[in-house]
Amino acid sequence: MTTTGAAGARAAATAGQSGAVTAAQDSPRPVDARPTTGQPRAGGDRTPDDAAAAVRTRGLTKRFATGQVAVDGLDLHVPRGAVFGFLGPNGSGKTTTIRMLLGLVRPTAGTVHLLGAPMPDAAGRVLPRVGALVEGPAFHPYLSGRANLARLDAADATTDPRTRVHRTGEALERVGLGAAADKRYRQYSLGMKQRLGLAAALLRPRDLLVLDEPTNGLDPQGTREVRHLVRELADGGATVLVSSHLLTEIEQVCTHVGIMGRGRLLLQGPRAELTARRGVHVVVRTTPRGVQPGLAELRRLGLPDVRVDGHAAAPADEPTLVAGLPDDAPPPQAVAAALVRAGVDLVAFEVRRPSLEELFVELTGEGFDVAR
Ligand SMILES: Nc1ncnc2c1ncn2[C@@H]1O[C@H](COP(=O)(O)OP(=O)(O)OP(=O)(O)O)[C@@H](O)[C@H]1O
Repeated sequence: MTTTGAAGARAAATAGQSGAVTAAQDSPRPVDARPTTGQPRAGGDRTPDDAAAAVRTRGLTKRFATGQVAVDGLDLHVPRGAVFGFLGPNGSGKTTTIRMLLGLVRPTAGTVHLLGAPMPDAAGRVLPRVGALVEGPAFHPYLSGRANLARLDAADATTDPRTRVHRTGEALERVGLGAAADKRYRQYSLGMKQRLGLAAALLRPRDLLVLDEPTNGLDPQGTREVRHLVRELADGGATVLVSSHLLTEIEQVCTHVGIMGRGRLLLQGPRAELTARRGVHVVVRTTPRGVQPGLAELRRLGLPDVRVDGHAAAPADEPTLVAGLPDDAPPPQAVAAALVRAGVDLVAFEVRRPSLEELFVELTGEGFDVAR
């Protein structure tokens, strides 16, 4: 269900065409992994911005034969060194975008630059530096995890056969598959398959890792391990683009975020900025007698949207007051001090920044789990 280092992905795709690679029986979504050699030229108008970014697309669009526009005019910008969370609900266009980035799907319109080079023209030069985990049949079901990796490693002409055993062993250990390395792929659980896909992406050092839903099928412990791995890869200097439909799973490791909704990129940028810019508010838990003076004081301080929170999970005798805290408001410590000075009982005081999920809901008016 996974392909591999982009070089491996292409190799696997080629092998797949000749029938040497059998699709895993339980592949959740069979994919067309054919390299798109006939793609339109994309490299004519490179700008310094394209060269500096790890991933840069302009107007990237995919309209399928069904007429559905899965990806609509994407201007994606992944700075080098970033851990870029590519987030969006099921069906929002993440996988299609990723497959276009890697040259596995032909865009209907738009351009792609990977590591400063135009795709697909520079695929031969660039893809060996790109490790990828994308859904697709790439592993042989009757071979062990270890044998599958060795096979992919051998398909990469740039690797040294003398260090193959060491390389594959190390990659398996790194993803926690050491103990299951000699089991047949068809006996692997979904999580094990996912880990093997990651191991394949890590067979050699990469400048860019593109991981499509790497936590799919993993239990909470496996998810934590993937987060840890992503952090480790980034610390080692790689840029990581990681997609997920579960915001909270990877939100914590991302330096940058792009949020997709219905084929469009709703927003992107440094994670801290995106959530800091809007929706910061103070939450004041008080006593029933603190409600009126509390509301009055918050209003006196000029904070917007002052109200009693009717939905707070606090006990009835500890009502919760909420107010906006925009950039030009007094700092939180001044707000807390003013409340105390005004004689308001402070049971708890908190500054809350919206999560990415709240931001998404605010942007789209939809829940994050909506599929279309
Ligand atoms: N080969 C195809 N032909 C027609 N429509 C497709 C094809 N592949 C994907 N789509 C449609 O394009 C849209 C985007 O799909 P895509 O797989 O890119 O979304 P996603 O964000 O990766 O979703 P998920 O989180 O479920 O993987 C969906 O509506 C999907 O049904």
